[in-house]
Amino acid sequence: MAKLSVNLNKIALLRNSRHTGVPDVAHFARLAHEAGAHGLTVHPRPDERHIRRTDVFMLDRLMRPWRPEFEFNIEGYPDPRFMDLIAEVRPEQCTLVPDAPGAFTSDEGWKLGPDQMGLARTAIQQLKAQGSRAILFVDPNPDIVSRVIDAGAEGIELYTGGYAQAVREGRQAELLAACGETCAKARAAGLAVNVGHDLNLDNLPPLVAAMPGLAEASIGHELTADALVLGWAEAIRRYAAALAG
Ligand SMILES: CC(=O)[C@@H](O)[C@H](O)COP(=O)(O)O
Ligand SMILES: NCC(=O)COP(=O)(O)O
Repeated sequence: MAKLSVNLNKIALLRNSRHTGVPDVAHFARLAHEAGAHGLTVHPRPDERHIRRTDVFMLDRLMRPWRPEFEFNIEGYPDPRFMDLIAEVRPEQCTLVPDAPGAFTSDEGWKLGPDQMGLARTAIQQLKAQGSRAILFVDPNPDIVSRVIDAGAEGIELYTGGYAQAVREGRQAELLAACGETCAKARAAGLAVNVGHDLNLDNLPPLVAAMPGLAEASIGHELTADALVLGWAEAIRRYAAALAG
C-alpha cells in the first residue's frame, strides 16, 4: 500500500502572505497526522517563499513523538545551506532535487551526467552517513535507474508534473507506461520508488495501478486546493484512500 506524505508548502505560502501566523503550519501538521497521513514533506527553498528554516525545526520538534513511523521528508537542492539543515534535523527521508535557487517550482529531475554526478554522490554519502534515506528526484525514464544506482541513492521520486499535464490533455498513455517501466526497473534493482508533483484525485488512481511496489506519494498543491472545498482532514483521507488502492 502506497503511503501519503502531505506537503505543507502551500499552507506556509498562505501564512507568509500576512504577518499574523495564520494559517498555523503546526496546526495543519497535527491535523494531517490525525487524519491518517503517513508523513509530512516540506521544501525549504533558498528564498523561503513558503517553508522557512524555522518551520523545519518546529516540525522536527512537533513530529518527534510520532517518528520514525510517521516520516519527515525534506526536499531540496544539496547546497551547503540545505545540507547543513539536513545534518541538524536528520529526517527519515531526504529527497534531492536539481532546482535552481529561483526555480518557479520543481519541474525536472536529475539527469546525473558528469556535471551532476559528483554533487549527487557527495550529498548521498552524507545523507546515508546521517541515517536519512537518500532519494533522487528523477524524470520517468527507465534509463535513469542505472545512474541512480551509480550515484548511491536508496530510491527515486518520479517527477509526475508531465504526467499530470498529459492527463489534462487526454494523452497520458505514454507517460503512464514510462512511470510503470521506470518503477519496475527501479524496484528490481532494490530501489524505493516514490512519486510527486501535481498529483490529484483524478490522476492518482491510474498511476498507482501502473506502479506496483510504489512506496509513497508526496502531495501538496492539489490536495490543498481540494481542501478548500472538502476540508483538510477529509482531503487527506481521500488522498490516502486513493493511494491505498
Ligand atoms: C519536488 C516537488 O515536485 C515538490 O515537492 C516541490 O516541493 C514543489 O515545490 P513548490 O511547492 O515550491 O512548487
Ligand atoms: N514531491 C512532491 C511534493 O512534495 C508535492 O508536490 P505538489 O503536490 O505540491 O505538486
